Amino acid sequence: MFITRIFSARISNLVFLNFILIDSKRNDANLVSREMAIQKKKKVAAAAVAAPEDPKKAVKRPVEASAPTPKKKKKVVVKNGGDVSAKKKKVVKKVKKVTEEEEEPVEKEVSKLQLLDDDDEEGLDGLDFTQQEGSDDDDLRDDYSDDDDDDLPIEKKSAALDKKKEKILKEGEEELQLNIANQATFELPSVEEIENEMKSVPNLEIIKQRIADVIQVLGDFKNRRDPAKSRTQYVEVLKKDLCSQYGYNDYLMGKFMDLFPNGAELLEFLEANDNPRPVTIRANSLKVKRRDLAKNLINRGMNVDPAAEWTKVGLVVYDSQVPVGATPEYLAGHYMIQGLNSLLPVMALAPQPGDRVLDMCSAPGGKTSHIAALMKNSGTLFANDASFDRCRAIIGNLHRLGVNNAVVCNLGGEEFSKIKPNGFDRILLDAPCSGTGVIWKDQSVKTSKDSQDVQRRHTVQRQLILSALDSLDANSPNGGYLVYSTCSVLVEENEAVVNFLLERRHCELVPTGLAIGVDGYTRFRDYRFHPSLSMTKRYYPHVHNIDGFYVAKIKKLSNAKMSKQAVLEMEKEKASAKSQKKKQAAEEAEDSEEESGDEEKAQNGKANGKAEAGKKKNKKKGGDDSDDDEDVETAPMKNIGSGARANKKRRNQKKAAAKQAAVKEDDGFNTVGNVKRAKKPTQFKSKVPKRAAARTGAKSVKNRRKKMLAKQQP
Ligand SMILES: C[S@@+](CC[C@H](N)C(=O)[O-])C[C@H]1O[C@@H](n2cnc3c(N)ncnc32)[C@H](O)[C@@H]1O
Repeated sequence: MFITRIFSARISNLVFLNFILIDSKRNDANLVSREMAIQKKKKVAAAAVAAPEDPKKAVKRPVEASAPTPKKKKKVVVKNGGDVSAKKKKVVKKVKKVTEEEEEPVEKEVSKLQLLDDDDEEGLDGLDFTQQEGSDDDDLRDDYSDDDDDDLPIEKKSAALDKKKEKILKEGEEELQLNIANQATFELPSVEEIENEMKSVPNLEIIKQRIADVIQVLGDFKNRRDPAKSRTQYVEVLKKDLCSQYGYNDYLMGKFMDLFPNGAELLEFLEANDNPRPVTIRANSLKVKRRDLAKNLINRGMNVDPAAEWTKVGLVVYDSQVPVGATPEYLAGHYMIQGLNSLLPVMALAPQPGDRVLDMCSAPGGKTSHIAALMKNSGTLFANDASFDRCRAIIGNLHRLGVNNAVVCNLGGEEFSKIKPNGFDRILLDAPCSGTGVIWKDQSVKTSKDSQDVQRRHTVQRQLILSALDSLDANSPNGGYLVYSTCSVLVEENEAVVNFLLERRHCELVPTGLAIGVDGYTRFRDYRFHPSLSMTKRYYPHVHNIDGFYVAKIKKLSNAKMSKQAVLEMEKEKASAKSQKKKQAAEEAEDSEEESGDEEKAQNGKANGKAEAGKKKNKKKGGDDSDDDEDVETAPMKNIGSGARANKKRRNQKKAAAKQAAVKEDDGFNTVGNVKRAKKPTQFKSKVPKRAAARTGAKSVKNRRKKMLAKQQP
């Protein structure tokens, strides 16, 4: 037993030595920027000195945490042999070990709280089960410190280890100084030089260093640039180096450089694309509660925790002794293996029990089954996918998870607007996309995407989003919502598609209701989007430690298949036509009332006989308006039951009276309808009859002509 312990202790010490060596190499390699280098050196130093006292770090980086501090004590124990105080120390250490074991759940709690913390992400990212094994190494080291008595070579190794550590720190410092010195003389190669360099086997260390240098220059361009070189030249060199360092094509790297103009963030994003996200599962609330599932899985040897504060069904799997996709719980449909990002669009959709819901691109059915769970297996859920083969996966998953409110269909999403226009309360369009948010799952994305591919996707996405909106019922009592999502980070597949929809249909963006996420772009390079696009949400692997993702929630406002602008114009036209009609009808009614008023007046006049005529005579003589009012008051319309109509009549009569008064004032008229002809100006009247006058006139003219002709003749 004793020998085994010593042996295992030696192994553990060698592992530790190895780790330091590996870490030193890593340090050398990872000098991306000066700041990063400084931090790393500091981290190594801190880990070496302070980590054993920090239980959180001890869990996350067990090898680092068990730094050599206890070994100094160990030396004392060895020297003092059977010293009583040494024995006491032994007991204390054993008690400490037991309490550490008991405290494990507390550490779990801590790690739960720290789930989205960057440091923790590092720990989770790799899901590196060997790191967990490292904690066993810790235990072994403890055992060794207890029981080791006189093993001098080990003691030497420990001392050597300390020296090594000092050396690493010293080298780090020297390297740092070297980098700083290098910066002053950094010379930017031309793109051609870099291309030539790539033809031979590229030296990744040189490239890495150059990336760091260029990023530094771009960060302080004014002071650090070579005046002979432009910013574009620096950017081009950086792009080339990043492409060869991380294995992307020019197109995609250009897109990412646009998205992350900050060099440090760009590097973080690219690094995150090369690391896996944590394994997460969704508890199927149709069959089990998350708490019960977690208990069952822990009993099976899985290390699980609630995945995040914003989800009640997500669990993160730190490690597992059994395959996560083959436990009895999995086969019984108690959970679905899903990235946390895929919970987000369903949460934004918020389907209600009894709804009519369409999942337009549903295979393999992860989000569909989540929707069914929120609908509590009620209402109707259409699970569609254009790929027949992938539809099989939907059927399998829905069966396993106990979903029984779903209809699986195999159609192009574009068909739905024709088959079932205005037929759904809520629709999820998790669109087919370039997959630029999940590069860690499929590294071929790095080189397979080009502008044509993205353009093709953009076109399909626009067709699908129009079809989805047209399939929604704007008059749905509690719905009319469309959620659009992609696992792409490209603006062309996200904001540009949603903005297109806003321009083409009468709808608006509404808040997603999601607790996390970065606001969508309202302007991006040459693009200018509707301001409400900021209500959409973006997710990045390096920020949220989930797959790159996009979510937008849209409310349909009318079932008309036209743009908001067109709908508004149409409504305006309709309203103005309506008001014109009303006006016309009112005028016609007024005219007819006026006529009937005149008739009634005439009748009244007849009926009232002389008295009425007398009154009129008085008026003519200069009777005042009050008389008119009296007339109105005494008019037969007064007796009509409807007050409104009587009032209208009265108004009309007043108007008629006013007209009459105006007529009176007019010189040409003295009584209504009797035109007083104006006197014609007096003309000269000859006493001679006209015809006779004409004859005489003619004769005299003739005579005068004769006379004149006679005079002219010789
Ligand atoms: C991003 S995946 C959907 C993932 C799914 N929502 C889930 O959570 O499991 C996109 C799906 O769209 C399907 N698809 C591609 N083009 C389509 C189209 N025109 N109509 C309907 N589905 C389509 C693909 O077969 C693919 O399964």
